[in-house]
Amino acid sequence: MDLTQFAIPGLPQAYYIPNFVTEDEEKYLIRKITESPLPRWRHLQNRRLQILGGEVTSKNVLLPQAFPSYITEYPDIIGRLRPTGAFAASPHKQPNHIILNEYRAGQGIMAHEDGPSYYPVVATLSLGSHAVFHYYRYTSISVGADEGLTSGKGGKGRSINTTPVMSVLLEPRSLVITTQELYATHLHGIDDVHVDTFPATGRDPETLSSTGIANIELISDEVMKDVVRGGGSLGRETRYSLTCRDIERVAGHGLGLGRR
Ligand SMILES: O=C(O)CCC(=O)C(=O)O
Ligand SMILES: [Fe+2]
Repeated sequence: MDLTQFAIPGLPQAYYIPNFVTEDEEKYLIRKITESPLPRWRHLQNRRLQILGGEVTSKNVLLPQAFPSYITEYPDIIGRLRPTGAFAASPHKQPNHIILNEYRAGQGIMAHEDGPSYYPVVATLSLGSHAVFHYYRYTSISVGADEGLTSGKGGKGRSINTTPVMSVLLEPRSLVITTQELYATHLHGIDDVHVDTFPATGRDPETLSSTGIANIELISDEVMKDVVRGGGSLGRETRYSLTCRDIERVAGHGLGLGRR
């Protein structure tokens, strides 16, 4: 697969692939996810999630567990990721850890950085709803904590410029692949809104990539594309995201932590 056709303009090493799964596969995946036993869910303040592939210890070691069959058999997300080459240079050549997030309309995720245990490639499959993913930078000069968002761990209270430097519209069924540079230099987040609105005016095509939706030309749904281009709103529904990563250190692989 030639990933360059899916490159997101203006973002370093970031790719957006619409319709990575079909509508039938999406329905099947959502059914399997919503049918999973309740104890699998972990409840956070503003969303719930499941960890697939095993827990990661505080020392960043994966305690591996088998993926559910909807990841490895049908629709075989792992197998389908292979030809993208996203994980070709990663330690295990494929993801071994997936965080499955559920966001109801009105729920999001605060701007944050991901932990250091991951090889710096993340492939995210979105199901059930779109979301607008924002990328933020820290302010270069530290201003007072009251003048901007401050991040929790990792950022150590550095303030964040609350205006996103870049945004990406994630359609349902799309895959977004982000790699090293973006991951290391930016924070990312999703607003906790019921509706995403896009302004009707002031969209200069020249500056769109720096102020608007960077993947506009890669969006496959014409209605969504028109709304992003011409202004309007998109209502959120329940969204599931599968964030696929490769954890370098795996228990039982010569780390003296015993085999499973
Ligand atoms: O739901 C998403 O697309 C993003 C989730 C995320 O950033 C994370 O789990 O670290
Ligand atoms: Fe994240």
